[in-house]
Amino acid sequence: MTEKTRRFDPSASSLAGEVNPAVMEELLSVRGSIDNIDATLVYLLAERFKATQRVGHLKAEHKLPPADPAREAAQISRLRALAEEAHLDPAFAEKFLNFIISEVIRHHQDISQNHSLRDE
Ligand SMILES: C=C(O[C@@H]1C=C(C(=O)O)C=C[C@H]1O)C(=O)O
Repeated sequence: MTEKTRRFDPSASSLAGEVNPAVMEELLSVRGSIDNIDATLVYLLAERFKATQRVGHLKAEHKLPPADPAREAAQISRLRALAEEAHLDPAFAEKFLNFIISEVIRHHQDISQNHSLRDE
């Protein structure tokens, strides 16, 4: 744990002192789960980007294009179905995946450019 994460105050709230203490207790308890989920999301995203960076280097080495639209279409269709099963809004799941993929493609373009500059 770093100094910054150690300094996180899980009870920080604009509602402090304005809410019934029992309600505040329940709110903080649920927020504890939200904090754990958010931490997990960060770790999951870090692992996903580690994997996509490897794909980016592989594509650059073999002169493959940064984006793979057919792969993306298959992923989006699968994720939408998974979201429906999980009672998550499929439109939100699609938007979220597209947001991540567009960042990955930007990384792949950078990797490809650096790779070509290196070979010049
Ligand atoms: C990671 C890849 O590159 C791009 C990013 C994708 C992703 O983040 O899942 C999927 C397809 C590609 O447009 C890949 O081709 O596998």
